[in-house]
Amino acid sequence: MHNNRSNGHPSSPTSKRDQVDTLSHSHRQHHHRQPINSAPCYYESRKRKHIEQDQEPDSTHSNIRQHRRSLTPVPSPSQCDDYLLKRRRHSSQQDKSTAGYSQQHTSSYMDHNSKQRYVLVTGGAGYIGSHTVLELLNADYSIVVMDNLVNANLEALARVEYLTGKSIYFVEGDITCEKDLEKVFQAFHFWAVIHFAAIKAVGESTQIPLEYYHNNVTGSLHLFRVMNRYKVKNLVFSSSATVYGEPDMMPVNETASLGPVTNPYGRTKLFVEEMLRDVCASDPDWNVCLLRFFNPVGAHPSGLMGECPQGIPNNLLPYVIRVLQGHLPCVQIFGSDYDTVDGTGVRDYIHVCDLATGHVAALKRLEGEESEGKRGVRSASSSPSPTPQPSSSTTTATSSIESSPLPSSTRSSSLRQGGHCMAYNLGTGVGYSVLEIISAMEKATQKTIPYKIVERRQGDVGVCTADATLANLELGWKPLYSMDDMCRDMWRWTRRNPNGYDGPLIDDDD
Ligand SMILES: O=c1ccn([C@@H]2O[C@H](COP(=O)(O)OP(=O)(O)O[C@H]3O[C@H](CO)[C@H](O)[C@H](O)[C@H]3O)[C@@H](O)[C@H]2O)c(=O)[nH]1
Repeated sequence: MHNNRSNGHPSSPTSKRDQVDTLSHSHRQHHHRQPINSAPCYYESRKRKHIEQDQEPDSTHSNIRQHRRSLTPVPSPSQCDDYLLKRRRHSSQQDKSTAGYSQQHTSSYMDHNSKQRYVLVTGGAGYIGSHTVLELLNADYSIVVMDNLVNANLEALARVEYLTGKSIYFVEGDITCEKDLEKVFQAFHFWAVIHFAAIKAVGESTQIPLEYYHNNVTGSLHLFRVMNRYKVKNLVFSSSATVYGEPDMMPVNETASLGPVTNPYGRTKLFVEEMLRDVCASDPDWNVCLLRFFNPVGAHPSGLMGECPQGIPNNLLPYVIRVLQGHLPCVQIFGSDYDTVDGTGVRDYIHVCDLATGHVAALKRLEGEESEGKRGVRSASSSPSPTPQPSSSTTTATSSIESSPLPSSTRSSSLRQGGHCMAYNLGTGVGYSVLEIISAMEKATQKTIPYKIVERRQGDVGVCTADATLANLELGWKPLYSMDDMCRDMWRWTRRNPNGYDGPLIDDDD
């Protein structure tokens, strides 16, 4: 049953062969590994620790730490081995505790080009945020990341810089503090914001709902107010399929009714969507893309970036990974009596790199809207703008943003709520059952995954899959990665980073 999870096995020791200590000094300050069976309210303890560390006599929030991050550009980086080699060389030249980036990245970022237009990515050091920052850099956008590092890691950004050979401006700050936001908006000239910063554990949100409303709703409100003040009115918002509640159609498209949502986390996403629809209705200068994610999984194919769930994972694939690592005894399948192919729950899993290119496509769309607006051609009916051609990039994933066929679907215009607020599903349209996922992971890992069927999890629906036609038509986006890719990449990331970004990087070939 559900409760058995707290009896998981302790972590097994990690192989030490070919290790490189990838922790910078600043990482050590912020990232204290939690035991695998830590208390459920992970967010609260993490946040408390964070505030204690940051407290200074005068103010808790005024000390935004500013980092100008830059790594030696690497010509065509994509291999873990190459990364390890460089880090080893780097470590041998420096004291181990500062191997990597820390010293050269703590200087002020105020040397940035003040004429340059930047995109602000809130929560850009997190799982989906960091993969998106990578694709944005590949598409030649100039990026500032703001993150409170409560559930994120600077090492992710260091690896993004390594993989792209480009630099990121990083600001440590919290969206719940308007002063933090003001400082960033004063320092940089933004033309758009991609807003990921949020806390996202469904179960936890039922235990500490006020924290969820404060972070996700109040934080978003502060952000939008500051954006409004600085006249930055292009926004891509990370929403979730959870806003559909129990969908009244399957696969679900963007015309489906919203809610009722069964948990506080989901409601925060719905409330922020509603807020944005109101903002857009009140001011036609706002351009907003709401991206409704289905089930994000996978990791960067390099094996250098991936997800680091804290404590015992709630989501299926991170849980399966912990079982494969020997940290948990077996996967518990929540119900086998749904009306699905084998009775287990079916979901639309999407590779995190596909989600990332979805954000790039949405940003390009906003850019198109913006230049149309400047040329004075935007009309109230606002037929979809041409999606610009993707910049030439060496990564496979960016190729999923195609030249848009310039549709003017009636469906899309009926979805425009307010002036320029568009919602898009990001999913593959293909559903996999829990048993199919387990078998795909077994194939990818060549290991047997023990499981047992337990009763249904409260609040689960049998099937949830996306109709992502609109994102394809209007954003020119389509997902590229298969389930086999998702499993392979997750496993590669896990083998090379058994303790996520907080542990050593292992030189483990496929
Ligand atoms: O240990 C587990 C975990 C999950 N499942 C099953 O696996 C499927 C996927 O469950 P996840 O918890 O991985 O994902 P959910 O579909 O429940 O929820 C996720 O997708 C939603 C949108 O569809 C929201 O975005 C939500 O925040 C996000 O966690 C479900 O059928 C679930 O019952 C198990 O059998 N055992």
